[in-house]
Amino acid sequence: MARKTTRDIQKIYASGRAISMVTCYDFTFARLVEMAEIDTILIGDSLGNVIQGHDTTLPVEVDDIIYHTRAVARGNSSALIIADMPFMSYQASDEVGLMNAGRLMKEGGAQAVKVEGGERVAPMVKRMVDAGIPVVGHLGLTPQSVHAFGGFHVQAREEDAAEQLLQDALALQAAGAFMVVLEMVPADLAQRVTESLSIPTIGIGAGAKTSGQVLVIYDLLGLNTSFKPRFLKHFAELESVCVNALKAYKDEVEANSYPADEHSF
Ligand SMILES: Nc1nc(=O)c2c([nH]1)NC[C@@H]1CN(c3ccc(C(=O)N[C@@H](CCC(=O)O)C(=O)O)cc3)CN21
Ligand SMILES: CC(C)C(=O)C(=O)O
Ligand SMILES: [Mg+2]
Repeated sequence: MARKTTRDIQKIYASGRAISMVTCYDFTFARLVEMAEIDTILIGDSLGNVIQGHDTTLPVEVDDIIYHTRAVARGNSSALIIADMPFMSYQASDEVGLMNAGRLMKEGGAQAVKVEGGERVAPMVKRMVDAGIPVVGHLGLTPQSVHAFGGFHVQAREEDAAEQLLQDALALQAAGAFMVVLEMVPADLAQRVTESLSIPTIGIGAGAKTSGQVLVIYDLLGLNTSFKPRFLKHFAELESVCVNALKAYKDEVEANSYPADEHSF
């Protein structure tokens, strides 16, 4: 199967079928994502949390995203691959943003990049799109601004902020973004934004009326039971599956019952 393109995503959106997205960071999980026929992969800067163990996404470097994007691209040949632009890879100037987006495409092998922000980043988004780089926007709880928000809370609950978010989404669309992630916003606002746009929205904590959904792969697989935001559903409980397997291995090693003859040469 050929790799999905931004046009394929547009076609899925036009057909009315919801778009599936997961984050993914390595070859082994990228293979599983291909077997599950997920439409699109985000190499999220959430790797700062789930791969690197930081409290926020702020320490993540462009080189980290490139390294993980390369590994994912080798394991999955069917999903559209989107690389997240990390904190300070595009905030200081549009030129720096363009160069870093180019690196994610050239060195990482991404087909698209994602940036946090609305009207403020729209001129840069336009320049990226003009340069042939497909761009995804990200509004609502934009985790690179966690210290400005003062925590990971639902955004745009007040009418003024909701109106601003809608304007931000329209600005991203006008700049040429092909998709917009809506994170931790009230479901009725996400629906209003989705109905106001002609490009798909992808929700996380944004209700059921977006054009698709995204979750962090380890979260949805139940690999990290200490993270329990309201929006998260565990589609498996792999933390206990993995710990039980590791305990069984340890027990057999200590009992000298593994390896058995069948595992020996
Ligand atoms: N593993 C992981 N999964 C994610 O979804 C994720 C990351 N890491 N890192 C980057 C951001 C940070 N995200 C977060 C972090 C915390 C909450 C959270 O604590 N939510 C609570 C509080 C809601 C409130 O106070 O308004 C919730 O119940 O949803 C939500 C999203 C989403 N992203
Ligand atoms: C949760 C998604 C949208 C993200 O930006 C990430 O994983 O970094
Ligand atoms: Mg991110």
